Amino acid sequence: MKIADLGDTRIHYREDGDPQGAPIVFSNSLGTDLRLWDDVLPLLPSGLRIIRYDKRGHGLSSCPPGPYSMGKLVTDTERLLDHLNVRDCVFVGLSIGGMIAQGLAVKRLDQVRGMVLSNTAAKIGTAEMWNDRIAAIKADGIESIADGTMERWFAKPFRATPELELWRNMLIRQPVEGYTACCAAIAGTDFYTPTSGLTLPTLGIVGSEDGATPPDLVRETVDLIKGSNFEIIRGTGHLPCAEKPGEFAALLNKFLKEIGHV
Ligand SMILES: O=C(O)CC1=CCC(=O)O1
Repeated sequence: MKIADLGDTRIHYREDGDPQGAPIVFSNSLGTDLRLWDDVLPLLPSGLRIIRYDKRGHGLSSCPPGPYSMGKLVTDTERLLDHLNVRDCVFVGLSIGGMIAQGLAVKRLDQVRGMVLSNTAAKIGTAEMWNDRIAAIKADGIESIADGTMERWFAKPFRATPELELWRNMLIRQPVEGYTACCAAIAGTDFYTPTSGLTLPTLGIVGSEDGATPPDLVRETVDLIKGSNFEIIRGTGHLPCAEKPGEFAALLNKFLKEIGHV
């Protein structure tokens, strides 16, 4: 197990693949940890340097008191990549991870040469919606939002499989402080203007049944970036990399090839 000491927080990360290979970095969503990508990794081409991490307040990373800002989450990622001497990576971010991708690309184009924006947007929901969620969790615990969250995360057929319990467990075992602190970061983020100025190779991916960032919302953000492409994975919700990892990996691998990263 690996941990990077970034001063005011310590970040748990994992490296797989070829340490000398072209870097690819995965950043997961609210309420998940780096296992989100477990089923995609074996489907990636060999020769990549694969990095995953738990953002602050999630997984095995430390959980400083909230609220967090998106700037803080971006800076953590920037520092982690500097710590690991990563330049010119392809950054794959899902949901809040995709917001971190946008913020990092705006700030550190030397670190990011291409982005996969999965189930994300320049702005997700409204401040009121996030504040209501924070209040509900503080009053009744994270379990109180679990059933509604599973409906946003997964399409109906997947919700009938035994695997659903594992994802529900992952959600309810995240620290309440870390989860709500990240909700506050999302509530305060609108990347519409900075993302409009980005020009790097970008692939947008969304699940057709995504209940958190529906296809039109994701398309709107991806369309801000000149030359970007956009794909819909049918029959999946907010976490298509978990629900249909084969289809997710096929799109990702095509993108890596097109931009000459593999
Ligand atoms: O609403 C959810 O749980 C899905 C989600 C929104 C932002 C994020 O990272 O996950």
